[in-house]
Amino acid sequence: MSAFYHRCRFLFLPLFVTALSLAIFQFSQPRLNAWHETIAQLPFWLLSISILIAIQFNRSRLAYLAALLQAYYLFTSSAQFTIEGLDNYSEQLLLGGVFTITWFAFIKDRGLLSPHSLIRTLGIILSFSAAFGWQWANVTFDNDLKLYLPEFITIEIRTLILLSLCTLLVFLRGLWLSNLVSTAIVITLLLWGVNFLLPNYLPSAVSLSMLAIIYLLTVLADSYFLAYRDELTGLASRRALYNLVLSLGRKYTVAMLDIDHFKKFNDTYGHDVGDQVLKLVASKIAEVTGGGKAFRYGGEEFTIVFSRKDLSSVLPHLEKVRKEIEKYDIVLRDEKRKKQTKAKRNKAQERNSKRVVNVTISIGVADHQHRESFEQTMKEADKALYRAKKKGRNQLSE
Ligand SMILES: Nc1nc2c(ncn2[C@@H]2O[C@H](COP(=O)(O)OP(=O)(O)OP(=O)(O)O)[C@@H](O)[C@H]2O)c(=O)[nH]1
Repeated sequence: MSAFYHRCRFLFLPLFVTALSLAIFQFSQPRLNAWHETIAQLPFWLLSISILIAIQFNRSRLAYLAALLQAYYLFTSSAQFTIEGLDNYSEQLLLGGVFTITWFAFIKDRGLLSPHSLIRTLGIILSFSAAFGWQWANVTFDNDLKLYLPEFITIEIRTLILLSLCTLLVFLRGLWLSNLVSTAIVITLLLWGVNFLLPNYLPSAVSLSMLAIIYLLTVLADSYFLAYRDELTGLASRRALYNLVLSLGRKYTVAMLDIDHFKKFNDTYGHDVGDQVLKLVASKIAEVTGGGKAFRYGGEEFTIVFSRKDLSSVLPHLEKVRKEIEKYDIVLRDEKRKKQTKAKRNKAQERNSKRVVNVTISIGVADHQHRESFEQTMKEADKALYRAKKKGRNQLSE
């Protein structure tokens, strides 16, 4: 999967869907007014469920954020606080939330029952204290600051600059990581901002319910990827293969692919280099044409399933994969590179410019026969793979 495609899938698509949902909500708002009472109750239920699910799946940052949003909604939906209390502190709340979210964008998920919880709790308290401190200093030293800053940089502009900086940091971090949890954090920041800066655009019951749903979807989708994706190569895993089998019809073709002499390769270059090569070979296999779906079956073995295709129609596509890998000059990265000084790195680069390796693969392919189970078809493909190896490797056998 290219980096751009990955970003589109895990960052831009969720952002687009959120923006679309907001637009649809605006459009249908008049009709939703009749549901006002029910909508007002939604955040309590949805946020509570998302806290429990996030804890269960060890997504501690989402659990903390959901708990903070729950606390915020509890206070703001209570008339006593809204009218006299919290309204006066809305800027500090906005800023405190933004500081917390920005900090969360840069830390990792940790177990909730660990010493890290204490640090997280202290961090949240610090974020809100910093927000109160900023607001106090911004107002108190306004006259002094005016002597040094241009006139148009007012108290509000200074706060806005700070908010924009935090937003930029969180967005860049989201872009860098491009995973669902960091995207959920980017969306939290955006909706938190909208909630305070454009209060009439979206009732907080709706924005908080949306966030709770986003957290739930994030945890579920993340767990799905954990279960069905191979961590090293990013390809679909063997479990995903057996999931696909459930939806296969009668006509399909299975190919088994195996890297040639990989043991020797590992022995010569080391296991880490072997991992790099596995990753790169997998990326080539994933590009298979003709409607094939690639899986890492295990170790250095891969499977491609062509649904609704017979043997003769898939052969050119498999041959193309074999040839692509045969002519692929794999440039090895130096794992220690990050720790090296610039001078050492240049020397290493010189040496590494020669670190180009090549591997080949053998492929066995079989199509599904009447009354045959998937396992039997795979066995036939495996036998064909064995024949390809016997014929001298770097071959495609039926
Ligand atoms: N680096 C790395 N090596 C792996 C991984 N999984 C399996 N291997 C190695 O792949 C090698 C497979 O070796 P064999 O099954 O003997 O076959 P081969 O050396 O590829 O030889 P042929 O298949 O006969 O061409 C073993 O050395 C495994 O340790 C992995 O995730 N990373």
